[in-house]
Amino acid sequence: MQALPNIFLIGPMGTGKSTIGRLLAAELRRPFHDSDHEIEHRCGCGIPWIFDVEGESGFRVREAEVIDRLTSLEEIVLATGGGAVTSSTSRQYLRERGVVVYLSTTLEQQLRRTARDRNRPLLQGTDRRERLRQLMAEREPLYLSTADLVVSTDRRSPRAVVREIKRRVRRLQNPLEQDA
Ligand SMILES: Nc1ncnc2c1ncn2[C@@H]1O[C@H](COP(=O)(O)OP(=O)(O)OP(=O)(O)O)[C@@H](O)[C@H]1O
Ligand SMILES: O=C(O)C1=C[C@@H](O)[C@@H](O)[C@H](O)C1
Ligand SMILES: [Mg+2]
Repeated sequence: MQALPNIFLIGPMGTGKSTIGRLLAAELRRPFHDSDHEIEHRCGCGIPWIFDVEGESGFRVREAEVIDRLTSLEEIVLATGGGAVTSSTSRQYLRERGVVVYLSTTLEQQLRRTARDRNRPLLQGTDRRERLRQLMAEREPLYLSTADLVVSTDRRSPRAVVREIKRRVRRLQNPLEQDA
């Protein structure tokens, strides 16, 4: 069977990119990377600190550098941050260097899954529902135009989502292959 290419997960906050990415990488026995964690690791500080001190634009510069570096690796699973697709260069690298999977979910699930979070500055001190809706309106065209596959994570366990990603990436690689 052909080796699977890089798999890059994109999608909005709370859709499960980090959770599903880690599980998918473990099942495929591949290195897992998370651009948000890599940004924090390189900086030695948290995402809220970067937003406070450098603003969102400073964070985006760091994020684009990290996406370039991580997408240059091979045979990895990468979970990106929710806003990674706002950079046209990052979109290009994601598309050229692997299979891009857009993990989608409903606004209600996003609200539930980000409810207790303090690490997502764009959702602090604001009407989260309205903010998530607005971000989605701006970014959904970017998710859709960057993705090779769209996979829903709504009302499904992370394991079920991982199974579907594996099956559909294999099918994309070899359209004639039968499902097991
Ligand atoms: N399929 C799922 N079903 C139920 N809960 C889930 C599912 N996937 C993720 N979660 C939960 O939702 C929360 C957010 O998930 P996660 O951090 O993986 O999202 P993310 O897409 O990486 O968000 P961000 O863009 O902010 O990094 C976590 O508490 C996680 O346990
Ligand atoms: O949607 C966004 O813009 C963000 C999502 C998170 O993953 C982090 O990258 C950060 O909080 C910004
Ligand atoms: Mg994440």
